[in-house]
Amino acid sequence: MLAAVQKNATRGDPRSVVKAIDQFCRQKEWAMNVGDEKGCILDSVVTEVNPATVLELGTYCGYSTVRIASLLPSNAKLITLEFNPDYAAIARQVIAWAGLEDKVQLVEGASGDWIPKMKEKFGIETFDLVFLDHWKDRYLPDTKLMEECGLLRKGSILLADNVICPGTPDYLEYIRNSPRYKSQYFKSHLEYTKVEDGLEKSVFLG
Ligand SMILES: Cc1ncnc2c1ncn2[C@@H]1O[C@H](/C=C/CNC(=O)c2cc(-c3ccc(F)cc3)cc(O)c2O)[C@@H](O)[C@H]1O
Ligand SMILES: [Mg+2]
Repeated sequence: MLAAVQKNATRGDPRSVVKAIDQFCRQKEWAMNVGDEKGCILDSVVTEVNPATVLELGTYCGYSTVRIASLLPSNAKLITLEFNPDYAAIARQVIAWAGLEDKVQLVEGASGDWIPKMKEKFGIETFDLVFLDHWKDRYLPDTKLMEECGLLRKGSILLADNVICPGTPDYLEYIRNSPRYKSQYFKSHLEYTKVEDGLEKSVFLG
């Protein structure tokens, strides 16, 4: 995938990096990026929220990191957490090829360890937008942890990938029934396939 980016994408052009990865995943080898179809929904939410602070859980190869960072205002910060060093190494190169290093802070480590340190280590008060795309059984515990750490403010947006496939039943049940969130489901398809999947967008009500 990285070779395809370096071969087919233009340095400093995030959209060409996104296009090169999508082409590679459609033509050569499927990979678990959010993909082009759900990616358009992600883009519209990022544009609508216009966040100053973004947290991404699960960088993987940096595809959604590049999609999000390319839409952020100049002073905005995206912190992305990835605990697999191999994926982190690839993602760093993908983010660099897109020329987005200044907007992105890739932190190697487990979300459960780093969420409690966001304030002291990165001077983050609250996150305007959180994109959840890591292990599906971590969505709920990490959401509760973000609440407990005071990282969500009235109006913070959580956007969760894969709520249908592979599915995040405990997260969906919690977020759709909690009086502290207003949720909306965006029906789509699993990246690069015709299988149903979707994104759940939830506003924290404080
Ligand atoms: C607690 C913690 N802390 C830090 N990094 C963490 C972390 N937990 C995981 N990570 C990191 O994040 C990525 C993991 C992503 C998990 N995503 C999926 O499993 C996934 C799977 C599919 C899929 C659908 C149908 C199939 F048949 C097969 C696969 C589609 C998707 O879109 C997915 O996101 C990966 O880079 C992992 O190292
Ligand atoms: Mg995903």
